[in-house]
Amino acid sequence: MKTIYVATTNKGKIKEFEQILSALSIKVESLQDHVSNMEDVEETGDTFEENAILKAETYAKRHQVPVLADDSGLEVNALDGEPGVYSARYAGEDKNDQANIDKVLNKLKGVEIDQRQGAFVCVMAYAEPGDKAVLTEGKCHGVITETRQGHDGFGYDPIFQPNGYEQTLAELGAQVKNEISHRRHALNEMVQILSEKVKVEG
Ligand SMILES: O=P(O)(O)OP(=O)(O)OP(=O)(O)OC[C@H]1O[C@@H](n2cnc3c(O)ncnc32)[C@H](O)[C@@H]1O
Ligand SMILES: [Mg+2]
Repeated sequence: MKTIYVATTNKGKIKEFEQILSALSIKVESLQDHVSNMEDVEETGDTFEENAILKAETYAKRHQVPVLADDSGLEVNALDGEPGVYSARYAGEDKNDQANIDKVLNKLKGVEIDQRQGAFVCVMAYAEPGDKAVLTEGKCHGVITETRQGHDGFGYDPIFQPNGYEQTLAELGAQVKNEISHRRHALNEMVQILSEKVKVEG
């Protein structure tokens, strides 16, 4: 099978892509390691889908390789779906995980635990140079805790407790997270599509 390049500027995501895909017996490389000048793609879309397509199609065309990219984020019901597509830049353009968490916790101050539901969403896009992207989606439902707990993972992991667990993703660690995460679900579906594609194309 040809090499697929994972295109993301987020170190936490790269690690998860590699761990999940190696468990599914797919070899990938990081696009950042393959090219010397991986410049960020501007995320001008209003939806996860638009931004995932933008990233996958732009990187594939620019670097002439098959690309996997995702656009993901946290949707909090009590905040009408915020931070949503703006998850990385919720508290400002410098993409600061700690400031983003503080903003969510402040907005949810006083909100009871049974009103703190939310979900991580991941829209995965695969594109070959010049072609339209193929999309899959994964979700992980849970609640937003009142304080940070745990140190693993990245982004909002310290304040997200998945349904069925008593700890946050940052406490549960990579092994558990990568079994149940939004990214895992989206990749499972994508791997199925890609293996069908290989059969059809020979
Ligand atoms: O666009 P790329 O280069 O992939 O890197 P990014 O960090 O900007 O990625 P996104 O635009 O998809 O923004 C996603 C943000 O949503 C949050 N997020 C997404 N998946 C997450 C996860 O598994 N755990 C915690 N936070 C997550 C986190 O704040 C990310 O920065
Ligand atoms: Mg981004």
